[in-house]
Amino acid sequence: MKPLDRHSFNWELENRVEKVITDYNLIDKGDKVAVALSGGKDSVLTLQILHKLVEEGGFDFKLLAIAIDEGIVHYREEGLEAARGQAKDLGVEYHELSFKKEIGFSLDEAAQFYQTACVPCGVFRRYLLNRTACQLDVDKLATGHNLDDEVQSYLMSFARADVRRFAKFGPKQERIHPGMVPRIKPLWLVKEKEVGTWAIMNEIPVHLAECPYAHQSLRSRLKNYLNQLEEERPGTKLNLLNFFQKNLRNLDQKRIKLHRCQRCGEPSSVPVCKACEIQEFLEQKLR
Ligand SMILES: Nc1ncnc2c1ncn2[C@@H]1O[C@H](COP(=O)(O)OP(=O)(O)OP(=O)(O)O)[C@@H](O)[C@H]1O
Repeated sequence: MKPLDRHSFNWELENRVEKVITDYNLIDKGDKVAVALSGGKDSVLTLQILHKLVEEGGFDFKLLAIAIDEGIVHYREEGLEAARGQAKDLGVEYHELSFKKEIGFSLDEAAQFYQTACVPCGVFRRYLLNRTACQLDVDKLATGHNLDDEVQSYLMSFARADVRRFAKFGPKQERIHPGMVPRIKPLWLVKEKEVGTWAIMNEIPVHLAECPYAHQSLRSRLKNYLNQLEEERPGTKLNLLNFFQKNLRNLDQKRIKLHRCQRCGEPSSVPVCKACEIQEFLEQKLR
């Protein structure tokens, strides 16, 4: 087998990401784009490629980064160090917030009340990322979600019969509410394994450890299953993505009706948003 040439590998990867950005019109001229930066390999690759497009690719947008400290001991601090280092090296404006300060509890404190810690974690993280992006006048929030993440997410929606989520499929979300910053996924066509290869080949200082709560999730089980399938039948993940793309992309994102949460004023489809509901529950439990 021919050895992988680092430059050709990087070139192909960067071009594939750039093609998704242009084909799906992820970024408009003059946009303010915030990368949700965990310090993991996917969000670091996203930041690096977007930074390169601005510096060398003739793209005209402003880039910044937002990192969230969920409060997971022996795990998150290393990710945050990587995130701070990346933002500093690239000269990208960096904002860091914590669950403890903004919500009142760390994830480690909240986790004991949940079968899977991913529930409060995902809710509070999305809440803080969106709220901060809005406060900073951000036009697009870029995440490091890759092809594997996307396929897992949609299989999870099937498993939970969560039809509403299907409308969020794809590399770009529409602005469905003035208080909701649209999300973009530049790594939509990049496999997780390729991101790992990129990080190792280029000796990028990223946080590679797995979250200590990950094993509790349905996502983690689906991930193992899909990796096994991909090993036996290469191309399965891309086939699934293509199938979803053909069948889910026409669902109207605007049909999801959002109002303002009665408690915090953030966008919500129910009178009191999930973040406030969980926060209230935790206040009672931990008081
Ligand atoms: N603590 C965080 N702060 C900011 N953004 C985050 C954080 N955790 C996750 N994200 C965003 O959500 C995306 C998907 O989350 P996921 O849990 O898969 O991340 P990860 O595996 O910890 O790190 P990465 O995806 O960057 O390798 C990340 O790529 C990143 O854009």
